[in-house]
Amino acid sequence: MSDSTQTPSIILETRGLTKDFKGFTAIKDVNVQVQTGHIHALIGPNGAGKTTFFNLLTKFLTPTAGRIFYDGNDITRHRPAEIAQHGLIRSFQISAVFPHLSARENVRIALQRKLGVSYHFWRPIRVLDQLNEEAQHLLEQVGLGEFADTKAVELAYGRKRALEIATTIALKPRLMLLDEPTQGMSAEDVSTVTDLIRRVVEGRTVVMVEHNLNVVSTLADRITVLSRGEVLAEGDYDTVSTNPAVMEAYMGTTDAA
Ligand SMILES: Nc1ncnc2c1ncn2[C@@H]1O[C@H](COP(=O)(O)OP(=O)(O)OP(=O)(O)O)[C@@H](O)[C@H]1O
Repeated sequence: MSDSTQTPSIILETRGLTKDFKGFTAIKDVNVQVQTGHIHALIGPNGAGKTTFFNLLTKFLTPTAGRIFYDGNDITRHRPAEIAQHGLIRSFQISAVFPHLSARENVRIALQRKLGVSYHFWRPIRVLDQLNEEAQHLLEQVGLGEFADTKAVELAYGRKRALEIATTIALKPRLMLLDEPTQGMSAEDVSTVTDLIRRVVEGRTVVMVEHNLNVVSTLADRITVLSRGEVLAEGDYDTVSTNPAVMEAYMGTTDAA
């Protein structure tokens, strides 16, 4: 009997990933597989190890044990710049957006970075025009079309996050890592940014840490729940949200709201 079902392709995998901080194990033997094309969310109560795990993926931290594979290659010992070159891109923090440059200039710099050219004022006008056009297109995608000439510093909080997403997409990521994209937002901004993420990441692979369970239920194809540094549950939202161990881990925390 032939099996016509194809094994889904795994773009990112951790095997036995472990991180100790002076004897305290923040991440313990974590095995996670991220499927190409999925939005994969990492959730868990405060102190579960989400940030530590994320920092291991993006190479901000070095694991104590275990391995990370990206596209089948062992990247455990690679430097952040090396993995970025291969399309594993972490969204910038707001502070990394140049505050006194316009939204268009911020996106253009990201596009230039992708091209491997630094910000040269003497570039032929035609090249800049082309980049401006592409920048405008990206800004429109994230709902900032009318704000192209506005300085980043003057944009409202939710729009700054939209700009951050535009600058990340400008780098043409194969795997986008989003660190709490709706953190600190008003309910209105949360729903705008959730819609935005859904729209712009279509067809891309995303790993996101997110506290807001409504956002996770709307966006995520697959969810890994961490608790005390270990994987507590994994599956789609319905599966993990009805898992008794997950419910217990969340009880008494504001996260479950
Ligand atoms: N550099 C460090 N040195 C010592 N302990 C650390 C360090 N970083 C994190 N930890 C500890 O590891 C555990 C996991 O922290 P982490 O920040 O990864 O959790 P989290 O799930 O992201 O939490 P939160 O939801 O509160 O952001 C915590 O107990 C934390 O105190």
